Amino acid sequence: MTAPVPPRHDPQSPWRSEGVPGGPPRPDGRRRRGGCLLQIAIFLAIYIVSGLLYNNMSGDGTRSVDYTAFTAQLDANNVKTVYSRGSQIQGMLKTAGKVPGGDGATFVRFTTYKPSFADSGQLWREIQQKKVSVSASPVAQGPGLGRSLLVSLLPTALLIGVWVFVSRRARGGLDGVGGILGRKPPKPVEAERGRTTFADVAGIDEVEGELNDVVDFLKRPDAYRRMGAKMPRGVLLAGPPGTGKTLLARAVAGEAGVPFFSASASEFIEMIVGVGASRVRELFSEARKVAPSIIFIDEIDTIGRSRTGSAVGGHDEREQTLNQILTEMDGFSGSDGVVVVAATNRAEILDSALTRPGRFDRVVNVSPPDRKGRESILRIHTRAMPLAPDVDLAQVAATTPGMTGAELANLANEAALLAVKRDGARVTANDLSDALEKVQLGARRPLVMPEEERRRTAYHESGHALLGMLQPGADPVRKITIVPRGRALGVTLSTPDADKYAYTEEYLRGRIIGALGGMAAERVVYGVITTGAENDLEQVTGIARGMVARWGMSDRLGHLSVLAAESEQPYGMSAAPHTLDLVDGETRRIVEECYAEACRTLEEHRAQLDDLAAALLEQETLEEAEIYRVAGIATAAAAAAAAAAAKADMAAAVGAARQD
Ligand SMILES: Nc1ncnc2c1ncn2[C@@H]1O[C@H](COP(=O)(O)OP(=O)(O)OP(=O)(O)O)[C@@H](O)[C@H]1O
Ligand SMILES: [Zn+2]
Repeated sequence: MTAPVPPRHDPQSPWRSEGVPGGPPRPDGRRRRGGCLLQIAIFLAIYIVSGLLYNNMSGDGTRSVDYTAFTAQLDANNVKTVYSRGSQIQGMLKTAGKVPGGDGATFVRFTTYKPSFADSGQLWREIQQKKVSVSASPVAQGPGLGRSLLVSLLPTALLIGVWVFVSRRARGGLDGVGGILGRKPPKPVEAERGRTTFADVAGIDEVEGELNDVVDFLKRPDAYRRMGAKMPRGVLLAGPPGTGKTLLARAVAGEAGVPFFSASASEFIEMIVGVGASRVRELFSEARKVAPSIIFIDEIDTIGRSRTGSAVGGHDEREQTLNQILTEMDGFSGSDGVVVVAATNRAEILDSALTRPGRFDRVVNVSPPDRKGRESILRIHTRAMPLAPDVDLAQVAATTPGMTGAELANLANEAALLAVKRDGARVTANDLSDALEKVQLGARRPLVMPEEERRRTAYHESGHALLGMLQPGADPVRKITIVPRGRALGVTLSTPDADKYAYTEEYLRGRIIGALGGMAAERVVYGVITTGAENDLEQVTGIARGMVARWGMSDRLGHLSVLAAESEQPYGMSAAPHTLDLVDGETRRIVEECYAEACRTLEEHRAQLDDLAAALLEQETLEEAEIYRVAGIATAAAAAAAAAAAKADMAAAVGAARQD
């Protein structure tokens, strides 16, 4: 594929319905931000103009004056007519009078209120005495009641007008006259040409696997309906930017051959309150019309972040939009055949309302690719390029750890551009390495981890894994990776075979030793430790404190529960400083013992540690079977099988012996 990496968010229309005629695509998001500023500017202008208008009209019309200003004019015999209703007094002067303290401003028509403590009788006598005519109808004829009503309603009317105008534009898209005159319902991306399929996605096979049943459901929703099976309504794709979440969603639609609707959540909340929700309603209703179909909502965290967190701006709108999405999803009968796929870079900040069953209850993690994955992504993105024979994509993949699919696509494209610039016939290895240099220079963060750091990470993770495998009764190690994800440079994953509800002291110690394994490995191999173990230590401290203060696993403290489970706050009664000192001391003792044990074990098994680290450096990600094979340790399952086999052999031998 030679096409440049498409902008992350096709800004063509709020619905990003590629293939639908519209205005020229914006090169970036600037115009929309500009549009937003424009809206604000229009609002301000209207406020100012209508304010001026209002003041002007009442300036040469009726002015509201103090009661004392009125009586002063009356005393000066300058009042021509008055009209009164309730405590309100309107009137007209004979000649323009000065507004007290009004910087020389004058008035003819006025309105004022008679304070309740003023003497009506006296006022009436004076009016009669000065021969002021008392009108039976309002005297402030200038603007008149109708006109003043108009004036006071004008700003509101204008605001409503602008609101309607802007919201029409918002719904209709920002693409020219069509968008202004009428709204354009969301349209799906055209189904026929250039469909994206799983063949366009590489390096994230597990994720494809997890999405397969969604594809199947979309292909034949009737079969599911007949069986009364409920399908997930929402799938949440969580992972760092550029890992192919959008691509995946599109591929699911492509595989299933269903219409694909796409919107970015941030587009909803740039609108005025209420518009986001109505656009959500509209989007879902269009998608239902052509169901089965997929709605893709990018950046769901912009509206779906936890509501307890502090919110800055657009709060109401966000809430309303989010609620509307949730309502629409709740409204699905399950056989509607609309699957909502949402993407986020930050799943951890999402409101739990979103991940509740029946909503985005399926969370699929999308991680940056490992070496093999990078190679196949490069293969996809160089598919359409004439490659010189000296190009070794496997080697390029090996030198680009940490790069995401989007970055690799960009790399391939840069190489092709360089080849064109030098009028080459093919893309060469040189083009690729020049492109890599260019891409890295332009990147805000180093895309490639220094080799030394990778090595250290490989040892750190191997330390976790090896100790995990060596602890009797510990959870099996499932996966180790040194592909950075989030803030972690590497990850070691162990999960139990079955849910555990109670833990033995031995198991907990094993967990602590495993968690200290990263630090211990750095100590054993390098003699120093780095800051990379912060999370590990948090975990370790938590477990050790729990053992001492909650689960009665320290002899010195005895079978006391000193800490309340959730808060880690001492129970009132046991809060004696002496007791807390004891808790700290015992926690420290357990951790130090475990750390010593971790270091000792790793020194003893140094060869296995080296083997694991080397395999990790080479492959970046190791799966369970591979891990145990490299370390030369039987998996728990294999060990059980071997034991069973040995027993059978023994029985057979015994049997054979008997026969003899
Ligand atoms: N796994 C992959 N296989 C092939 N191409 C990929 C892969 N991941 C990313 N790409 C390329 O990178 C481009 C951008 O990826 P995409 O927009 O899907 O990432 P994203 O995870 O949705 O990013 P964001 O979180 O910024 O929206 C894709 O169009 C594709 O060309
Ligand atoms: Zn660690």
